[in-house]
Amino acid sequence: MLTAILIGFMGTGKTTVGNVLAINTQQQQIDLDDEIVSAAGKSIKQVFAEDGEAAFRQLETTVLKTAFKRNGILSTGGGVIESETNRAVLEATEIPIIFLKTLPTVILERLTGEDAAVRPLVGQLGPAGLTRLWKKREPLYERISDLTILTDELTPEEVSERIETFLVQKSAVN
Ligand SMILES: Nc1ncnc2c1ncn2[C@@H]1O[C@H](COP(=O)(O)OP(=O)(O)O)[C@@H](O)[C@H]1O
Ligand SMILES: O=C(O)C1=C[C@@H](OP(=O)(O)O)[C@@H](O)[C@H](O)C1
Ligand SMILES: [Mg+2]
Repeated sequence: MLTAILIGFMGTGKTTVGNVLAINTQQQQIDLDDEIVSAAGKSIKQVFAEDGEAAFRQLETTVLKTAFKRNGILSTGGGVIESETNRAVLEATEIPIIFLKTLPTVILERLTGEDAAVRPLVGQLGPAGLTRLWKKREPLYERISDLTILTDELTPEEVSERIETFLVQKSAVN
């Protein structure tokens, strides 16, 4: 089964930390963006450009549901909480949900160069639009998570260590 689900805005480190956590705990990492790319047979940028964001969101729901049948650490995409169906799936699960929280100023510093190029919404929305989207999504991440980690001043390794401690404590009481 899945042992942890990482959620949070773009650039909070879900993919990077999920990779560290999977290595440290000797598990597989499943990244929903990679699953979407495999299912679509093209990049996220191409899916947005050729099929639109709605088509991307449909694929995201499909790969989210499939991921629940697999084992390992699940890194989601920042928009996974946009869909009511996805929110219901995430609210219903017993699997620990970790919210990686990063302030918009830090996110904007991280999402430059290639990190901006692969995320269509970064170019579409610009800094002000991304900050608005961050404010809209923030309570949705907060509501469905079991642990919030402010990543602004932590390395991915430090974030992973905090998650590992939380998971160990949680399994001790369960
Ligand atoms: N804790 C961190 N400190 C500094 N940089 C980070 C941290 N977490 C991620 N990054 C960097 O931010 C960028 C986006 O990280 P990524 O893991 O792809 O985020 P997400 O999957 O949440 O969108 C990458 O360049 C990554 O190296
Ligand atoms: O927040 C979003 O709507 C998105 C986040 C991205 O994933 P990351 O959060 O891993 O960047 C990716 O799914 C797509 O570009 C849309
Ligand atoms: Mg990612």
